[in-house]
Amino acid sequence: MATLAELWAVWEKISRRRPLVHCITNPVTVNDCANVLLAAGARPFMAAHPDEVEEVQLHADALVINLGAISQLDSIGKAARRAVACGHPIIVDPVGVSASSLRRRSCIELLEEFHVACVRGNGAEIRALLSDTGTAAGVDADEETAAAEVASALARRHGCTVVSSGAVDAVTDGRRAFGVSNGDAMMTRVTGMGCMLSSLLGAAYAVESSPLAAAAVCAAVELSGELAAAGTRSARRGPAHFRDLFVDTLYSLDEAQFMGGAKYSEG
Ligand SMILES: Nc1ncnc2c1ncn2[C@@H]1O[C@H](COP(=O)(O)OP(=O)(O)O)[C@@H](O)[C@H]1O
Ligand SMILES: Cc1ncsc1CCOP(=O)(O)O
Ligand SMILES: [Mg+2]
Repeated sequence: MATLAELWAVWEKISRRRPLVHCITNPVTVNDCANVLLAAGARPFMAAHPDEVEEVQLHADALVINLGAISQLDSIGKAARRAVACGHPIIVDPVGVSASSLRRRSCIELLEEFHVACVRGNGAEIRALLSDTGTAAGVDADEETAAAEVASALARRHGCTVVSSGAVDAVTDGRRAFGVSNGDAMMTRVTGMGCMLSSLLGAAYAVESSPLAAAAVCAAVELSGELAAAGTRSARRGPAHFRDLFVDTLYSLDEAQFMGGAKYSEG
């Protein structure tokens, strides 16, 4: 199990190496994902035209595929093929698969065709990828429906790491499982927190060879959400203020805050 100091060293590698993260993502949170990658010290490139994605991937260090870009399946396949050929880690965010059979089928086909590094979804989305029918409405889980064992089953099925996010993020490679309980309920009042986490995973996997450490540190830096929520409440402000403060807090996160605030345990 990586120590907190080892996880922080992974985080610092991102700003030192500045990985280029190619994101094929949804139009709802694309700007948030680009900004959170910049805040972490990475370089985002949001590109999805089928005639450019292979060239873009060639120069990138990771690929983040967000199923909110469901209308870009041709581009997703081309980029994934090039990422595999280049040895770039692929992160998949199965947004909305619990409420759209098109997304669920497409995501399962993607995971069966390509070996991805990590799947990051909320509990309902992770569960839906294992079941035959979607359950929760919309793109946000209405409760913690997937336990660590469901995430582990998905990880074993596809030979990848899975982050099943929520009040406690389950991080597992199908053999070992960790719980990261950082974050704040206010994060559910802002669209994009999951998409941003998936984008950060792209940056972490680009610089870190340990899949579990790369996933765990991204779940743990969500402690920025706790700090931003506290600041939002004390300023008597709302979710729009929280979202901006989250990015600022992540940008200025330091080792002392991380070592004192990260909540990460095995099992
Ligand atoms: N109820 C909660 N309490 C604390 N933190 C939460 C809660 N729900 C989500 N989070 C935080 O928000 C992050 C995004 O997770 P989630 O909301 O599950 O993704 P999505 O936006 O894809 O549904 C989690 O990693 C966690 O840090
Ligand atoms: C609302 C919505 N609809 C399609 S994609 C999207 C963004 C979801 O973002 P997140 O899963 O990070 O809350
Ligand atoms: Mg999501």
